[in-house]
Amino acid sequence: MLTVTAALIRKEGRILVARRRPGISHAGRWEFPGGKPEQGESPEEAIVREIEEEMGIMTTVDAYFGESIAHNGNTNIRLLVFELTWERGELTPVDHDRIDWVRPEELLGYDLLEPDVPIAREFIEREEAHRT
Ligand SMILES: Nc1nc2c([nH]c(=O)n2[C@@H]2O[C@H](COP(=O)(O)OP(=O)(O)OP(=O)(O)O)[C@@H](O)[C@H]2O)c(=O)[nH]1
Repeated sequence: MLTVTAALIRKEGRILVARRRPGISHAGRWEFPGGKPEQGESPEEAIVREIEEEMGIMTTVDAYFGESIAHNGNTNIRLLVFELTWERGELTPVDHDRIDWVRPEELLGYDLLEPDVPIAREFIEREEAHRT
């Protein structure tokens, strides 16, 4: 099983989703950005590093959101998801060719990677609960 970290980054009631660029695995699919922890690195350290490397922004971890275990192609993925706060820097995506800021109700209209779908559902539920 492959552990991968992913980030929920909010702005004005919207959430960041990113489309994997041509030339990498799962090109054209949408995801919450992130990546695999390196040897000796905690998931919290990994997500902050990945977001700096992949998105060019400095963030801090706000909270652990949850995990999702699912198949992605022929790999079993354990996706660990964190809520991050964008502290500084400008978005300069490296592995993605599109970034969208999405309202919760629009999220499931995106072609998300399988492990991200239950996370998106949970996010939508929590946002609804928060509003009512
Ligand atoms: N970053 C990211 N990867 C995801 C998500 N969901 C999901 O199934 N994955 C899969 O998890 C793996 C993570 O690979 P990656 O290429 O993003 O991570 P990385 O930067 O550590 O990889 P690399 O250093 O080997 O290039 C890919 O197979 C990707 O398709 C997600 O929400 N975010």
